[in-house]
Formats: sequence, C-alpha cells, structure tokens
Amino acid sequence: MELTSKIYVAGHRGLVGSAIVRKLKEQGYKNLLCKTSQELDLRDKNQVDQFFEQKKPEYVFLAAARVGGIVANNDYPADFIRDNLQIQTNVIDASYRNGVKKLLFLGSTCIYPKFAPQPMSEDVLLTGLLEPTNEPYAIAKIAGIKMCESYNRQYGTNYISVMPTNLYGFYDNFDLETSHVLPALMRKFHEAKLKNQPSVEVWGTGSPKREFLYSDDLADAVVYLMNTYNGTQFINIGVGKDISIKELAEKIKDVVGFQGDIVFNSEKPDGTPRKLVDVTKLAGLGWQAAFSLDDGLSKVYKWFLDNVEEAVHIAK
Ligand SMILES: NC(=O)C1=CN([C@@H]2O[C@H](COP(=O)(O)OP(=O)(O)OC[C@H]3O[C@@H](n4cnc5c(N)ncnc54)[C@H](OP(=O)(O)O)[C@@H]3O)[C@@H](O)[C@H]2O)C=CC1
Ligand SMILES: C[C@H]1O[C@H](OP(=O)(O)OP(=O)(O)OC[C@H]2O[C@@H](n3cnc4c(=O)[nH]c(N)nc43)[C@H](O)[C@@H]2O)[C@@H](O)[C@@H](O)C1=O
Repeated sequence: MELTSKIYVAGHRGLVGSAIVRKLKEQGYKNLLCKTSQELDLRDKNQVDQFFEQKKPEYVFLAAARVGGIVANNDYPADFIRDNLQIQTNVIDASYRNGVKKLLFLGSTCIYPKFAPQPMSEDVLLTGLLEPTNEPYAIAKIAGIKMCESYNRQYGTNYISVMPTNLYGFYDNFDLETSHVLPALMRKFHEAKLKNQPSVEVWGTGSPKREFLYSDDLADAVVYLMNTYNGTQFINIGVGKDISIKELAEKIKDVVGFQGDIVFNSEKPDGTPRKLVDVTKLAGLGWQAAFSLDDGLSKVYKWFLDNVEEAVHIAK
C-alpha cells in the first residue's frame, strides 16, 4: 500500500476495525474510506455495488461481521450464518468486479475442529467436527476463506485471509449477554466492585482454555501482512500462549480490584475445551505480538474507566 492509496476499512467502529484505522493513521496512511452500517449495510448487494462503483477502493480490510460471544452465537445461529455470508460475499465479489488490488479477510480460530490437536496449525482445517455453539458462524468464516482462495485461483486476485485468536481491546462489546468473555468479566467485576456485591458469576466451569490477543497487536499484524504477504495459505494470528477462564477471571478481578468471590455457573456452556493457535507460519513471516495479557488488560481497564459511559452505552 502507498500512503496515498484508497483503503476501505469495513467495520471501522468495531474492536478490530477501529484498531486497524488507528494503526493505518499512525503509519501515515491518508486516504481511508469508512462507512457505518447505517450508512452502508453490507448485507445489501445493491448498496455494496453502488459504493464500490462510486468509491473504487484499492485495498480492503474486511473487518465487518456479525460477531458475538458463546451465548450470542448459540442463541442466534441464523443471524450469524446469514449476515456473515451476505456481508463477505457482497464485499469480496464487489472487490473483484471493481478491480480491488488486494483484500484481507478476517476469519476466526473457531474454524478449526472442536478437538483439534493443540496448538492448531492451519493444516487442521476441515479435519473434524466443529464446536456446536458456533458452527454456523464458523461455516460462514470457512466459506469466506474458500471464496478468497477460489477467486485467487480462478480470477487471479490477491485476497488473503487471517485467523485471529480471541481478541480484546478498545471499542469492544461490553454487553453482558452478547459479548466475549474478557469484556464481560471486566464489566461484571467493575460493577460488582462499585455495588459492593459479594461475588461475580463466571459462565461454565472455568476449565476451558483461551488465548487472548490485544487488538493493537492484531492491527499491526494485519497491516504488516497486507504489505508483505501474498500467499494462498491463510495465516493464524495469536500469541502462542493460553490460560484457563478461571485464571483469566482471577487476573481481571485483580486488575479491577474486586475483593469478593468468583462463582462458576456450569449451566452455561463451556464451548471448545482449548483453542491455542500455532503461530509458526506467522513467526516465519517475521511478525510476533508485542503486548502481554497483563499489559493489555491494564490498558483496556483504563480505557473502560475513561469511557465507561460510552462503553456501556455501546453495549445497550
Ligand atoms: N472479537 C474477537 O474476539 C474476534 C474477532 N474476529 C473477527 O474480526 C472481525 C471484526 O470483529 P470485531 O471487531 O470483534 O467485531 P465488532 O462487533 O466489534 O465490530 C463489527 C463491525 O462490523 C460492522 N458491521 C456489522 N454488520 C454490518 C453490516 N450489516 N453492514 C456494515 N457493517 C456491519 C459494525 O459496524 P457499525 O459499528 O457501523 O454497526 C462493526 O463496526 C470479524 O470478522 C470477526 O470474525 C476474529 C477472531 C476473534
Ligand atoms: C472469538 C470466538 O468467540 C466465541 O467463542 P468462545 O471463545 O467460546 O467465546 P467467549 O469469549 O464467549 O467464551 C469463552 C469462554 O468463557 C466463558 N465465560 C465465562 N464467563 C463468561 C461471560 O460472562 N461471558 C462470556 N461470553 N463467556 C464467559 C464461556 O463460557 C467460554 O467457556 C465464538 O463466538 C467464536 O465464534 C469465536 O470466534
């Protein structure tokens, strides 16, 4: 990308899109295109076609999607598969028909089999059954990868896909029903501290393990790959280290300064037992994460405090 290239960041108000915009601006990119979902509903093919025909972006970061935590995925499977298939199909196809030079598709590590050997290398895709709580979302993401690969093969496009592990950072979703675990626990411990509550509920048994990557690291990786990687194989993005949900809850409890107890609710789903990505390919391409989970948690809690009204408002 040149500093003057026309770059469309789809989903620029979200956790990932906002981090990509910050990173691009920090590196001097001056010609960014951004539209909210109210201004441009990417599920609508006509709107997407019109936007691409008028604006002719040269590079596309596809970070717009219907995203949610374990319960949202489980409760709204039709919304997750439909919206994501529509958004990615419309954007990828319009990119092809309007001569986009390069597109980067954001997938997720839920594409891998529920019981994949750990750490999960890119090669384990489609070798086993998926986790049922997010199978429809995962199938949409697998379709996105295959669509990029197929367009490259048939039409000679340059579309790359990345599979990030669980992410966290500024502008995350803090809604207690639809969010991912990290923002949910941060808000729960914070509110319990303010209200002097005796305990905080953590879903599931606490034994599942997850890997957490700070959104600014993710943004650094995707801008790096957009500028340096042109391969056909999709690439995992992670830190290569995971922790249990129980350990995560204890860490967040400490960062927030909550003095009460943690209570596990095993009526809620645990989901995949473990989801650690193999980052060998990414390391071979010359990139590694800079932020530790402790650093990232402190930054995000400070951001949450400074923006707490806004954060909770976003969640509603
Ligand atoms: N969060 C995570 O832990 C992980 C996320 N990813 C992937 O990263 C990408 C971004 O996720 P994340 O930033 O967390 O999600 P967010 O929910 O924070 O942001 C999603 C963005 O998508 C936009 N969007 C949703 N629907 C539409 C639509 N119909 N038309 C236009 N825009 C739409 C929203 O726009 P608006 O704000 O204007 O409504 C929003 O800015 C996704 O592809 C996701 O799968 C991958 C791994 C982990
Ligand atoms: C990124 C990824 O995100 C999702 O998969 P997930 O990793 O299972 O997501 P999660 O963050 O919601 O939960 C992780 C673990 O944490 C436990 N947990 C405890 N307490 C809370 C809690 O309060 N909220 C939530 N959400 N989870 C909690 C929860 O029970 C589970 O064991 C999919 O959307 C998937 O499609 C995807 O790509």
